[in-house]
Amino acid sequence: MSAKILVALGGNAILTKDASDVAQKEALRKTCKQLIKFVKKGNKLVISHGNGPQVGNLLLQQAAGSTKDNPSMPIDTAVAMTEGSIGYWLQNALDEQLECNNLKQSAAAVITQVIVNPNDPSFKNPSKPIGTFYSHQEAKQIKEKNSEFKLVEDSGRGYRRVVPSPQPLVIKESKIIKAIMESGNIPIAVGGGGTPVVESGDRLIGKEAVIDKDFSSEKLAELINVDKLIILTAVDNVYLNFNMPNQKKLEKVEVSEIKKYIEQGEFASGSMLPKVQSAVRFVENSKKPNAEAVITSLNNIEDYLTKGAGTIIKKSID
Ligand SMILES: Nc1ncnc2c1ncn2[C@@H]1O[C@H](COP(=O)(O)OP(=O)(O)O)[C@@H](O)[C@H]1O
Ligand SMILES: NC(=O)OP(=O)(O)O
Repeated sequence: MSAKILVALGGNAILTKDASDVAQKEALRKTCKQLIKFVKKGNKLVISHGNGPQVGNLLLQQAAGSTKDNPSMPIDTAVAMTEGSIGYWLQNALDEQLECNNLKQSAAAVITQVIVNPNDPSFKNPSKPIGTFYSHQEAKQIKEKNSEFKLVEDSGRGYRRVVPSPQPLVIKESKIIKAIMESGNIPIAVGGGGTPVVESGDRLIGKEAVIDKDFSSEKLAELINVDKLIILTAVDNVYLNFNMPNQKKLEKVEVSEIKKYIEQGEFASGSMLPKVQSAVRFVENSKKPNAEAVITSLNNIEDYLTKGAGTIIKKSID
């Protein structure tokens, strides 16, 4: 049966090792060969994506080339710039797949503003890792040059800059995104979590932060009332005791059960935890009684569609 689906793309769908535009465009062409399977089954699709590596790299480029007459841009603008660049690559690659499959729809990237609370605690406690990984020595040198930067060790992979990451409250462009989806075309939205803004009278003012794209995707999925939120990442399933000899794959799981695993600290913060939290929020807040959140990999899409593979979270599993 066809459904309305929001698919959130993880980092490996866009950037593996090579950060050149050629490599990222190629990665997205491969990604779209998988995504088109949803469209061919008659589903209505909305796509979101991350930007952590790209926005970090862009801020470094900006800082390196900045002069008084050509100043570097603040983080909210850099987020919008990466929404633009990744959105362009993605709509280009999706349109190619739609064309190859004789499908009449088009893809369109929507620069999305996401309203956040100016008093969100994350503004005082930056936690979102962005950009490249540094050795301990490199991290020390960066800190000496930029005393305002906070760097933290990220899951044994090296040190990364962290920036504030407030919770998304309202997706400003949700109605237009919904209209594009309902028309049968494919909106690409809340890229990089969307551009963080705060309300100030009649205006929306940018805030320097990077919103977690899984949380923004969840908020959008709720607002536009999709049936399914599918979070694609590098693993086919969520695991208990992840990476341990006794790791256990989660397949179909009720929301009440996965909430217990969250409490037991099963999921790493900054990687799997926001995905599982977003899945729980979607299933609990959705107006659809059968709302389904799925966490799986790009390469597992075929098996999800044909056999229900992946980690599937619902209110009740029949
Ligand atoms: N309990 C868990 N089950 C599965 N994967 C986990 C778990 N805890 C941490 N991970 C890791 O989290 C990664 C997904 O987070 P991340 O790489 O930050 O996401 P993204 O795909 O959005 O860039 C997985 O590829 C896996 O390595
Ligand atoms: N904005 C965001 O969450 O990006 P990543 O998923 O790439 O970290």
